[in-house]
Amino acid sequence: MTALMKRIFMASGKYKGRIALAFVFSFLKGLLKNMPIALGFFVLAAFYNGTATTELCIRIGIALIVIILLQILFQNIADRLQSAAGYLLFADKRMELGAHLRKMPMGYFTEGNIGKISSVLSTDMVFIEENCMTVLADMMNYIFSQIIMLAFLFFFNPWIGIAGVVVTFMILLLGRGLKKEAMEDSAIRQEQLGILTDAVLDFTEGIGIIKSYNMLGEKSKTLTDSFKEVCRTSIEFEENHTPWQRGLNLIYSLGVTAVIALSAFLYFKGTMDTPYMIGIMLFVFDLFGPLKALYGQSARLTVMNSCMDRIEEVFAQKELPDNGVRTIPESTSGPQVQFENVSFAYGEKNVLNNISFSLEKNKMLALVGPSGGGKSTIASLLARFWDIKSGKILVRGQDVRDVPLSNLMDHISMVFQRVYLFQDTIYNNIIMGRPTAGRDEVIEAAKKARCYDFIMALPDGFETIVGEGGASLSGGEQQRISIARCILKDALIVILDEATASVDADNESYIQQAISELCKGKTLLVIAHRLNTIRHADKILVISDGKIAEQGTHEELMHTGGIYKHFVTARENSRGWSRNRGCFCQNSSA
Ligand SMILES: Nc1ncnc2c1ncn2[C@@H]1O[C@H](COP(=O)(O)OP(=O)(O)OP(=O)(O)O)[C@@H](O)[C@H]1O
Repeated sequence: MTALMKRIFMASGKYKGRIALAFVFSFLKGLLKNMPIALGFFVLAAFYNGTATTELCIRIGIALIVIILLQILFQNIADRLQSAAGYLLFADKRMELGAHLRKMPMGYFTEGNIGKISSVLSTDMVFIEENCMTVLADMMNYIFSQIIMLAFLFFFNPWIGIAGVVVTFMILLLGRGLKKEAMEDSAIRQEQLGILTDAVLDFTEGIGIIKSYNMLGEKSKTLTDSFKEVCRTSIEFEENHTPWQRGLNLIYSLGVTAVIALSAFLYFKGTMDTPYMIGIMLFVFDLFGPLKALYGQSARLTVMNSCMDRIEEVFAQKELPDNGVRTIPESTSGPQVQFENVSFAYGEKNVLNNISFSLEKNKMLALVGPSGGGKSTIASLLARFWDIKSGKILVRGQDVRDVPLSNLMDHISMVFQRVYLFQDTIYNNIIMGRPTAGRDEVIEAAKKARCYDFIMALPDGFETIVGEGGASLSGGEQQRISIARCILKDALIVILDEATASVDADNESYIQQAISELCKGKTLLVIAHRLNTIRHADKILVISDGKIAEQGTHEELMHTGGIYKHFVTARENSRGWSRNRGCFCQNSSA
């Protein structure tokens, strides 16, 4: 427990002073809480010895009132200091975590960690935020109170003091077992909560697919199983606690009995005076109260501990280094993009080997090839979603690792197949491309992306809030808004993952027009699926098994007569390509 207190205290950064002060006031309050017992004993002793006077009684009465007022005051100050410190501390922690997540490689967000991140940011942080300061202050209180109680016992009689210390040690020993058991259980329970969050996110995000494939029953079962598992682990957590709590209660009772028996023995032996005997009886039933309360908090403490583990685990994930001090030059006579012998692996899995190519200003490079060949990985590496294993990626002659990520992203726009719109107004979704843009520029970008007309047809126009993930707009409309965002950003390099999903003919033609606007005067890296796009590319790289299998223009590759020609000839009547079982194939929907 003290380890947890220390852990939270060490993590409290600039609020350490405030928290320490809150503990001081809690301690003072704890001290005063036991004072009435001491005063009661003095009154008793005075009456017994015949020294009690009206004046003494009035003084003790006034002292009691002062003590109660001070207790209220100290409690108030401690509460204010503690709760504000808890909320301030975790507001900072959330921002710290947000900054940390921004610097994580993209891979971290695709390894089933989304649920964990969500539950760390919500469940874990909220739990600690709401509990830690109160629990910590209570714990300090209980520990101090217990020490004061034992000191009282020694004051009454050293033998009774020793008996109290022995019982306290027995309680602490049993408490260690309780703590160990609870730690393991609460780690499992919090882990299960993370899995549940993942299942809920999966279910809600994929509800469209789930319904269309009639998988409601199957997916609901996964979710229900997850709910049941959380319920089971929570009950187990409580049940595993019960025997330990019962054991502790037994020792408290035996301890109190032992102190009473020993006092009676000493009293009848004549070694203890009556007022002392009565004094002990006054508070003997509260003797181990603070320890009892302390272990009563153990469930909350252990949950807090595993919450801390999970928060620290996310913080411990390695960030993508972002300490570049150079900037991408405004112009260059050389290529805009260069890959020099780039090799890359996802963990142990080798994906790209010795990829080299260059891309000149205002030219279009098309990446084509079988599914899983490594096209998207090449595009992601240019945007530095991951760091490469060996080689170099240069943007205008500058290694992407030597420039700040923000500077790199200022020069790159990305259009993905999967569009994400924020639950915000259409206007705000577009302006995030360049937050300093004026309204006219946003409207202009919307016009160029062919979305102005449908936006104006909506009841609230640009102020229309799009549903979560943009659900209230059609796929094509969402795609065009995301293109407007890129047009507004006006970065010189555009990475475009051409859509393979079939949209209706109107939408498709609008999207193509929007993309043409976006690409005007830009350097393009396109993951190409359409023969039309590929035909017009200045250079085509055929990526297969993580290598460049062929490269050249459409004509050159057709002339060479390799796999590219083989495919084009076989599919020359097709309008587009799609991915299927690791080979180029005709897009049946096109
Ligand atoms: N985040 C990831 N973690 C681990 N492996 C990955 C990850 N992303 C992709 N891969 C693997 O890397 C290889 C290359 O994938 P990539 O998506 O780059 O291929 P691609 O040519 O773009 O395929 P497609 O045309 O199907 O999108 C594949 O074997 C894929 O399974």
